[in-house]
Amino acid sequence: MALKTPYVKLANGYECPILGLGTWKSKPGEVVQAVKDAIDIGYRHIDCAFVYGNEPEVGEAISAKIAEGVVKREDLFITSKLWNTFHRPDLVRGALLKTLQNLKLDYLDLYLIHWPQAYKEEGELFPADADGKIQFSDVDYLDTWRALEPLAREGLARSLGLSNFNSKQVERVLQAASVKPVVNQVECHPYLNQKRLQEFCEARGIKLTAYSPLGSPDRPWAKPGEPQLMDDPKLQTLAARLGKTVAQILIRYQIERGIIVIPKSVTRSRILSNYQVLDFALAPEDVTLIDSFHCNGRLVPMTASLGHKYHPFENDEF
Ligand SMILES: NC(=O)C1=CN([C@@H]2O[C@H](COP(=O)(O)OP(=O)(O)OC[C@H]3O[C@@H](n4cnc5c(N)ncnc54)[C@H](OP(=O)(O)O)[C@@H]3O)[C@@H](O)[C@H]2O)C=CC1
Ligand SMILES: CC(=O)C(C)=O
Repeated sequence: MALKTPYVKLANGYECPILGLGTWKSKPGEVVQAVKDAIDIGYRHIDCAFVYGNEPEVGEAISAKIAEGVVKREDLFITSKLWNTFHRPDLVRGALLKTLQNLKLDYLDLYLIHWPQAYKEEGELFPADADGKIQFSDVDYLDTWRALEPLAREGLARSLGLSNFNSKQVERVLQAASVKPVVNQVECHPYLNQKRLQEFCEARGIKLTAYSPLGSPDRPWAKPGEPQLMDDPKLQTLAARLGKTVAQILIRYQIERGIIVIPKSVTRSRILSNYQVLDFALAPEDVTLIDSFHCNGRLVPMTASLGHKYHPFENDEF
């Protein structure tokens, strides 16, 4: 019998399982089985996004597990994200309805603005000019947020949140919002531990979700031979001392900090071992040790939209 995932209580009262399955780069042909395996193993939280191009297959797996009676819809916590080309207020509702149709759901548990910066609307998801440069849109993410609020009130998304927003951008949303964001999903792992952003967000009722918690070794822009987080000798020594895998240490590190964590895998044995982190704890001195590995090592810098006035990582400290 799988251990039940602990939940994080969100500021609006909803509960989010602290451990979920990521689905970026999970090919449509692999993700159906991965999500089915995850649900069988005990995962109740799946992280999706329109831009991942696999929502229909994630939805197929969810529907199959509900039809089999393994889970009920209300047992699951399903997140998805509004892509950058749909920030214009008149496009927001259609984008959410499309995601719901893809996932075969009538509500999301959490809908995030994927990035603060908007791209040129109604074309390619990465609209590039003849030189390959992404074409920006100047839609203000506050206008996008205001278009999301009625959709939450209607029940199409139980909670709303942000992703890749820096502290100033979070504050700007909070000042304008009538439905408050309850989550900010950001890159987070020992090389970029987001301590300051976590303190900032939690003081304002916003939980962090850690993306790329294992260092995203399959990120498309990783260079051959580039050192990988999971190969770090200090983490390997710690994992060996505790009799765990490095991935388990990295996942448990976030759980110890009260941060929601969404490792991705399409490999059943890894989906299983990544879930086997609920029956041990890291000592406070081990958490402090891992904290000390921070080196501002950002792996998902979104260089394609550098120069956008709302790029979150260019001008502000955190
Ligand atoms: N909001 C945002 O902008 C972003 C959100 N995300 C979300 O966060 C999720 C996780 O981040 P992601 O960047 O995918 O990377 P992760 O840090 O989760 O790493 C995923 C990689 O690690 C491998 N892996 C998984 N488990 C193990 C293990 N136990 N041992 C060894 N290797 C393992 C996977 O391989 P394999 O699958 O082959 O088993 C895959 O190559 C995403 O999938 C997505 O849902 C990610 C980036 C940006
Ligand atoms: C993976 C992802 O969510 C990005 C790059 O936006």
